Formats: sequence, structure tokens, C-alpha cells
Amino acid sequence: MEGREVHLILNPVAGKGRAAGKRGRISRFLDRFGIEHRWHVTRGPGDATGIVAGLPEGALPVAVGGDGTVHEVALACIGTRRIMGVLPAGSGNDYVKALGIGPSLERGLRALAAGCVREVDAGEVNGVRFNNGLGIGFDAEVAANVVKAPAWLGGFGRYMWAVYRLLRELECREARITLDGEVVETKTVLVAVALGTTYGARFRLAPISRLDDGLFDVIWSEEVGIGEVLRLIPSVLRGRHLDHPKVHHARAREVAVELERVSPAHVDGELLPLTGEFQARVLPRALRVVAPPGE
Ligand SMILES: Nc1ncnc2c1ncn2[C@@H]1O[C@H](COP(=O)(O)OP(=O)(O)OP(=O)(O)O)[C@@H](O)[C@H]1O
Repeated sequence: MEGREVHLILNPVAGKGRAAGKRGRISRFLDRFGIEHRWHVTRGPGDATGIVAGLPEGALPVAVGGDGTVHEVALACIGTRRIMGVLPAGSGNDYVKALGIGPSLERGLRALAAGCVREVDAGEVNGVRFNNGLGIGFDAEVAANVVKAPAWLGGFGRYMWAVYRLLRELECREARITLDGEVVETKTVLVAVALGTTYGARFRLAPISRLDDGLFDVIWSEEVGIGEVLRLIPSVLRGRHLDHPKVHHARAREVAVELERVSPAHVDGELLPLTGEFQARVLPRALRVVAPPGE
């Protein structure tokens, strides 16, 4: 990190407000390593992207929050040469799992001090960029309902609350999925177009995804009922669902998904405008992130 001014982009409400309390520990750690830093506190959704876009060239923004904050910082860095860092401090810390940092703030700080930079893939769907993944269908309905869950349940608890609430109205949709020109027709409960491994605070939907292979890992189900989804949930938590006969996996650079009806969808947990047509493509190694070296 030599010579680079570190700009910590803190989302004070992340982690149910606990992120703000980590400020002292982070500053002490960086001071010990002689890393100059400045704090920026976000004031609402979208603020982090604007703050990072306004930083001088060569400054290194570090998202201090959850996946929403990482997504907003990444939006200002994808496709530029700007390097970003991540210090996990949210309720959902999915992206850091794929980066090899995991949910530990200590590991994030050590990675920052070591200063190893990885070039990783980003994605774009219908013109919207993302760093971790696109989810269409059930996954996004859950993301939309998580906000209604009681805060005391925590990130994973709130996600499970939404999953069980939505199971009663579980719906599979006719879908035409095109993977680098190969067409699959199916009826599905969800299609995940993944860069990272983990979604919804703990679901290892794409356990074998790599961040720098230039490919999406696409996972989709065939038509499934409530009982099957209930049985699949523990497998997805452990990342063991890919050998289930109704779960499919493929890799592709370009993915199109056409649904019979509009469906909720999200990128990195942020909801997209309702549509039934999705055109996604990988942006190979378009993002530079401070992270432990990849294997
Ligand atoms: N000052 C603020 N007040 C309210 N919301 C904010 C503020 N700053 C940022 N945000 C928004 O908070 C949202 C959630 O942040 P983030 O994902 O980083 O934390 P989290 O604890 O993991 O949250 P969640 O569990 O809701 O995903 C982001 O979408 C961001 O835009």
C-alpha cells in the first residue's frame, strides 16, 4: 500500500449499526502499519459510489460494510485501474468469502496491510454492473423480502425468515436460458449467474465458482416443489447441491435469460427493475481488489 492514501468508505448502518463501532479498531491497526487513511461516512444508498468517483487518481477506496457497500464501491472501480479494498463489517458478507478474506475483520485488515492485488472478473446485466452475482427468481424474491424481517434475527436469520415466508407461494417460471449460444428450455425456480461463491449471507450457491476465470457459473433448477426446496436448502448451505438431479450447472461468458413473465432479480443483493429479459456478460478481470493471493 506504499504511497497510497487509503480512503475508508464506512456505511454506519451496516451490520445493524455495528460497522460504525469498528472505526477505532481499524484506525489503530492502520496507524500501527503506518498506513495513512481518511474516513468517509456514507449518508444513504448510492453515496459510496459518488464518494469513490470523486477520489483523486491513485487513492485506494476500502468498503467498510456489507455486500451493499462493496457493490457501491465496486461500481465506481469496475473498468477503471482503481484498486479497491474490503473490510467486512456488514450483516451479509458474501463477496469476501470468494475473495478468500472471509467474514473476519482481522483477516481483511491483514490483507490490506499485505497489499496483494488480484484482478477479478465483474459482470454486467442489462447495462448494470456487479461484482458478486445476478440472481433471478426465488433468490431475488427473498432479497426483496429480507427487509421486512425483524432486524434482531441478524443477516442469515432474516434471510431464512424470508425463505420460509415465500415457500407458501413458490412459483416456477418457464425460462429460456442461452449459454454462449446453447439454448436450454426449462421451468425453473431460480437462475443464479455467479461470479462469487456465496449469496444471502451463507448460501454457497456456486461453490466451485472462481473470480478470475473469465466465466460465469450459472446454476438453475428444474421445476421443483416445496418439499424439494426444503430438502435442498441444507445442501445449498453446504454447497453440495450441484449433484442433485434437478439442479444444473454450466459455465459461460454470455448468458441470456428469457422468462414467460417479469420476475424479480438482483445483483449483489440490490434489486433490479422488473423485467423478463436478462442479457449478461462477463467483464474479464475488470476489477482490481486487495485480497489474499488466489491459489
Ligand atoms: N447512512 C446510511 N443510511 C442508510 N442506509 C445507508 C447509509 N449508507 C449506506 N446505506 C445503504 O445501506 C445498505 C446496506 O448496506 P450493507 O449491505 O453494506 O450492510 P449490511 O449490514 O450487510 O446490510 P444488509 O443486511 O441490509 O444487506 C446499502 O445498500 C447502502 O446503500
